[in-house]
Amino acid sequence: MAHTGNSSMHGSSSRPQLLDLSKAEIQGNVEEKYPSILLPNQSHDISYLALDIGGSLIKLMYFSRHQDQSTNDKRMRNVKNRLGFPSNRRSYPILGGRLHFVKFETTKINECLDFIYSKRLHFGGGESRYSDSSTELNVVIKATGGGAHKFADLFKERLGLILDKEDEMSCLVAGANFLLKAIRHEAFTHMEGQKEFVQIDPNDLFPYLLVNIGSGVSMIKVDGDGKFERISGTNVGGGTYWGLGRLLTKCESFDELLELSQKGDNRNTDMLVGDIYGGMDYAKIGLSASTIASSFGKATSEKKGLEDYRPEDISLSLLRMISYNIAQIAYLNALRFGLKRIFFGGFFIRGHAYTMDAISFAIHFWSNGAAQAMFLRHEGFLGALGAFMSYEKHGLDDLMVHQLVERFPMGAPYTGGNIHGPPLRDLNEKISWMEKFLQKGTEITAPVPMTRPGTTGLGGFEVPLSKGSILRSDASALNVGVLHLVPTLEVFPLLADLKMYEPNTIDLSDPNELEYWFKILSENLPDLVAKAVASEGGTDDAKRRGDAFARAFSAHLTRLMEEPAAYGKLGLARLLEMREECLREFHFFDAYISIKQRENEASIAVLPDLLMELDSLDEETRLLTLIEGVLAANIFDWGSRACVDLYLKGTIIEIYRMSRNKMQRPWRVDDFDVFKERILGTGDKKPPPHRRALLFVDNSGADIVLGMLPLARELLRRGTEVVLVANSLPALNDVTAMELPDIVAEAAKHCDILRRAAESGGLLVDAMSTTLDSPRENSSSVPLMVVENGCGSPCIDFRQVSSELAAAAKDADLIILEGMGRALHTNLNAQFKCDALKLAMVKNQRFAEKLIKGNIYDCICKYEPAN
Ligand SMILES: Nc1ncnc2c1ncn2[C@@H]1O[C@H](COP(=O)(O)OP(=O)(O)OP(=O)(O)O)[C@@H](O)[C@H]1O
Ligand SMILES: CC(C)(CO)[C@@H](O)C(=O)NCCC(=O)O
Ligand SMILES: [Mn+2]
Repeated sequence: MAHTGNSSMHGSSSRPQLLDLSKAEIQGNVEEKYPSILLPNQSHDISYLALDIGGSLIKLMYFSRHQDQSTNDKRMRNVKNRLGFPSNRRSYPILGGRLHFVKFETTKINECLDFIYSKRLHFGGGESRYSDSSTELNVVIKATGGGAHKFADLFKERLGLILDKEDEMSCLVAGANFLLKAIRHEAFTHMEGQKEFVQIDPNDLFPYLLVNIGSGVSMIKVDGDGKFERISGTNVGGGTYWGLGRLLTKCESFDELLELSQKGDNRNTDMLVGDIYGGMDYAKIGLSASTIASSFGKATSEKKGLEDYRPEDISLSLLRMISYNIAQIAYLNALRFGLKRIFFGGFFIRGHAYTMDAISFAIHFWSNGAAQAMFLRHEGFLGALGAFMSYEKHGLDDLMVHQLVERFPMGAPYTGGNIHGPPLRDLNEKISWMEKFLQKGTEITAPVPMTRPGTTGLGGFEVPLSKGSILRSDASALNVGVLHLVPTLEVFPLLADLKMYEPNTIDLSDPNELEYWFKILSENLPDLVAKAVASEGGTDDAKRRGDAFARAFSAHLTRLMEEPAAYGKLGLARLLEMREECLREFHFFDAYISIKQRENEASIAVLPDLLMELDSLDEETRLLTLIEGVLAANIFDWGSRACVDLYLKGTIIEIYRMSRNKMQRPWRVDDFDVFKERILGTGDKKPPPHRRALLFVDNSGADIVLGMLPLARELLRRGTEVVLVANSLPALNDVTAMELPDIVAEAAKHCDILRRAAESGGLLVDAMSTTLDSPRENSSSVPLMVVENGCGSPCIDFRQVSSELAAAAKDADLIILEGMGRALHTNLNAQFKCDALKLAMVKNQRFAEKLIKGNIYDCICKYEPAN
């Protein structure tokens, strides 16, 4: 090795490092023999890449940094000062980044080397401006699998990478443990075509049996982190299916072989019990006539020539033979050590429904129903993940489930489970790819909702029920998204019971429900695209991006219609979020920006009149009018078809008035009187005000200005601190935390209460001469503050909120959730540790019928005191 000196420069070789060479300078005398080199930008000694090079496939995991979005604006600094949340947080070297998963065929290792090169992963993810000189660097990366030994020289020669070899088994175990603890919908069962996610309690994970079906099969008893033993294995594995299958069928690819099996009928090749017993069961020992007595046993018939055996049937027989065999050995080993749980990984499974059904059936069959097979969504990436985690300094193993967000980028519906092609470098390449993939045509078409697929079959000894065309093998491939690491996310501390919490109100595993929401989203698409394109000036470029967005989102919808659990458990919140993410992916950062501005201005204009009207009312009427106002103003929702139609018929103020005039109690859910009693008391008894209220706001315009702000004002006036909680990123016409200070400042021009509270909360620092970050101490008002919620979606999942919201929640004793997304689609049934008020107008007929047995435009005022 020519450059061993380098690795000692960075300390031990077990702590590999990547160098950021930008702005590198020679320090001291250049004429010196070994002048030292200053690397001013080398801040983190972390690596970005890990490999698992197996006998059949190369699994690559790489890390990419987020573009720094945290602008650390004044609002944020102010919030930090006010709420005093920890500034000396543990710093994660990989803070704000993404983990990507890619695979290549080992025989095509050049594709893998090219991929690493083109993504500049061989010297730290494109951060360095240096290129070929990097080959002299001897950057060390973690690698596991047999290929880490076999191909070490190649990596050194071609990319200057030194492979630091990690033990394959310990990587598999580390990867599996991490996934089972940190990813919410990782493990699932698969029986008779039905996939069901299993929530594993991280405190009750061990012991388990890990069966990794790669080319060969390893069986590992896992007792804890780093505590394991390889108890068995078998040479009859994934390589056997592919290799023998190729010999017998002349198939050109693994996928082709798998696809053939779907059209197969193994009764032509397998000898069944019925074949031996004249069509009868051998009931005495529990074997039915359809049980396979001998795999390929029928292929001995002298009446048939070899060419009479169909490749389809051969592939199916082989797939069953190997799946059953592995499952049987796995079960016997589980029995040997008394292990109850068996997880199957490795790319032999390939997210293929029939393979999983077969393994599940076999485990069930031999254990007499006592054991159950479970599968992992990141099936083949266990080893690569383990290798990545073996870097000492990432802090990855400290990450918790609430700090990880899995996102499915544009290509997911197409490339899910497939071998990787060339990397897409920029937006333009993405759009071209999208255009090519979906052929020509510029019109935006909504995806046609498809009928739900049947299953590939029973997976048991029966012949597949619905064979062939229904389930393409690529449709059954499990998708693995990009893992976004967001260490600043926290669990909302006021959730009553994290374990019981389920944000989604609607169950999308009900096919009718699913179809309905898919139709809604598809129908809304052309209008959304028009808005998005307009928001970017309506240029040709914007149109092209809009078109690509529509195609990409439609593709997600179609994919999920085919297989609802493809991206993990599907909830409405996820679906709505995906739409926003997809917009952002095509650089539409705020599709509703001009609508939001217009509505804010129109509403601010009528605010003074409204405040005057309110102030003329007695306490009780005022409170009722305020709640009515919130409900009425919640009609402005660009996510609702019915409302968008409404907007065409009148101005925003006309609609607001009409909506308010129509308010009639009792509302469909009406706890107003209980809420009123808590706020105003009864008779002479005046209850103390709430200490701090968190107001989760929804839409821009009338909703925030004429609905929520006046309510906030009332609470402030009563001595309750108010924190407005708004989205971190735009979604539909929702108001964002960035936009709120300006809106509050405008409103404060018309109202002393708001002005003093906003001053006290440090929201008006720009408008005042007081020094930044030191709100007026002599202000007599309780503060009004703004925090971001950590979301970019119309819904909120309280398991993953921003740290500033979590900090604000510490002193809060009232939360008010407003709007359909946050109070109905999600969280209608959520329980909190403090008083909670949920306010929304239902702007969807089906939702109204289903959830509240009411009608569109019915209102909900649900109040649940802390118990
Ligand atoms: N596109 C593909 N090309 C080849 N094999 C595939 C493909 N997709 C799935 N497979 C299956 O996955 C198996 C490889 O799985 P995996 O990547 O987990 O193992 P490996 O690491 O290559 O093997 P080992 O761990 O035994 O060295 C193959 O033997 C084959 O059965
Ligand atoms: C050799 C390995 C560990 C390489 O991943 C794997 O292919 C395997 O476990 N093969 C099975 C060998 C046996 O135990 O019979
Ligand atoms: Mn392997």
